[in-house]
Amino acid sequence: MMANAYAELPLVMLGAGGHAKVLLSLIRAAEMNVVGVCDPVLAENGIRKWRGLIVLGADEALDAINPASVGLVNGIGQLAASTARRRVFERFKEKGFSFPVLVHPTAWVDESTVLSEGVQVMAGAVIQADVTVGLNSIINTSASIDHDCYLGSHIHVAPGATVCGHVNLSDFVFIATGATVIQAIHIGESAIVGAGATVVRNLGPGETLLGAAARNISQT
Ligand SMILES: CC(=O)SCCNC(=O)CCNC(=O)[C@H](O)C(C)(C)COP(=O)(O)OP(=O)(O)OC[C@H]1O[C@@H](n2cnc3c(N)ncnc32)[C@H](O)[C@@H]1OP(=O)(O)O
Repeated sequence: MMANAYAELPLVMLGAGGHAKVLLSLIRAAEMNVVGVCDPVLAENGIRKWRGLIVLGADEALDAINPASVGLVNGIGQLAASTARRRVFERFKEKGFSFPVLVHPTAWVDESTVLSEGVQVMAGAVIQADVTVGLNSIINTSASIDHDCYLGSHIHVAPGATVCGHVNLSDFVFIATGATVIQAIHIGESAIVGAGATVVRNLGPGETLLGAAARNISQT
């Protein structure tokens, strides 16, 4: 696995929703050091602690922090076609902050895998040999990415989805929960694969695939 240049920095969580909660659990399981959370809703409501973390304020609280002194955790989740997570990543990269790779201790990530900045690999996920995962992508709970896949930036493979070998997912692709992508498929930029779908043909940019109807193709 790629060396995680920022892994030793104290972490600051961005956001306090469901994805952030699961990431906090990952961080604690990995015994990493997290020093606070930035969240506009907590700050507006005067809440000072969130799940044991100090609320540093809204995102503006980071203006007072040297970008080289902390690593950020993108706690914004990624649903189909939403851009909030990507915008947060790009905004803070422009300000000079870094986003360490996070891998839950129960995930299996082969040593030949390349995980780019900000990738988050959640509990029970499996990433096999010679896979590359682009910036700010999520491999969610119990998802499986098999050998020789190339996954672009800002993609999300949702819980329990299976991506077989030699698959290429372009940037911003969303593979919903429980979907299966068979081997050697190419999925175009921003395409969406719906929950439970089985992908057996290439999918073009921006296309959405739904349904998993099985049919008997044997000779009668
Ligand atoms: C930790 C976490 O929780 S991470 C989040 C994990 N969640 C997911 O992975 C689920 C992501 N969502 C999906 O997969 C959705 O099916 C989407 C995004 C692909 C489609 O959602 P929408 O565009 O909102 O579609 P919408 O709900 O309006 O449904 C449109 C039609 O498609 C059907 N449909 C929607 N999803 C599916 C599906 N996965 N399979 C089959 N049919 C579907 C609906 O029944 C509806 O049919 P109708 O018009 O005949 O009534």
